[in-house]
Amino acid sequence: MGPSGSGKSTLLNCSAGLERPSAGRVRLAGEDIGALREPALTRARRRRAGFVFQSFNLIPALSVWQNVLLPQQLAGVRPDRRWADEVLARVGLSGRKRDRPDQLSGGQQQRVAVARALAGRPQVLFADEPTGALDLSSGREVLALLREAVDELGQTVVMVTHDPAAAACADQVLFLADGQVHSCLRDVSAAQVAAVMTELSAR
Ligand SMILES: Nc1ncnc2c1ncn2[C@@H]1O[C@H](COP(=O)(O)OP(=O)(O)OP(=O)(O)O)[C@@H](O)[C@H]1O
Repeated sequence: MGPSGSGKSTLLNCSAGLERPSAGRVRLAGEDIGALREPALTRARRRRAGFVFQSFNLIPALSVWQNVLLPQQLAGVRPDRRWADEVLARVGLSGRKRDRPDQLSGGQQQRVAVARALAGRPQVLFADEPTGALDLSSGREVLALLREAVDELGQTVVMVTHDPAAAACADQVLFLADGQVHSCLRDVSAAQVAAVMTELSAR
């Protein structure tokens, strides 16, 4: 978390290998990806990271099932269909496999995006404002799915959010200000997160 422009997306994108840092090192699950150039960087990202963005980023011409399998196919690995089935069941969309994204609500589309990210068994799932485009109850569902992935599948999730209630779902909240880490708190409530944000925004 951090005020607008504090560097949240930049940190997430550098951590995930979507952007290369101009200085410093980035180690993703032990691999020094900051030093990699294309196409090795793309290979490392596909192997290690899963993504959920604010804008779902599903391919409109593909079915739900095809969207879920696509990252593994792009990575050149044989999709694990049984696991893909299981993650689609986890997000409650087993019955919508053949549908196209535009036949689903925003909340359902984001749940497909979560299933797609989990289907590749990434070492880290990166989520940038995953609830930003959703109504309150759909947002809560997506947060609950991410939390379940942590608790039940042992999935590591790194999330950027503007919402103190979303941040409070995390085990650890890192606060950024002006491109620097300001503080790191464990097991905080939404009210405690909001208090730090008020302090940072007043600086
Ligand atoms: N550590 C850093 N050093 C130098 N520049 C940085 C650093 N982090 C971010 N920036 C720059 O600051 C600007 C804002 O960063 P970014 O978009 O990541 O912020 P944000 O917190 O995600 O903002 P928002 O909440 O509005 O989406 C960008 O131009 C980015 O390049």
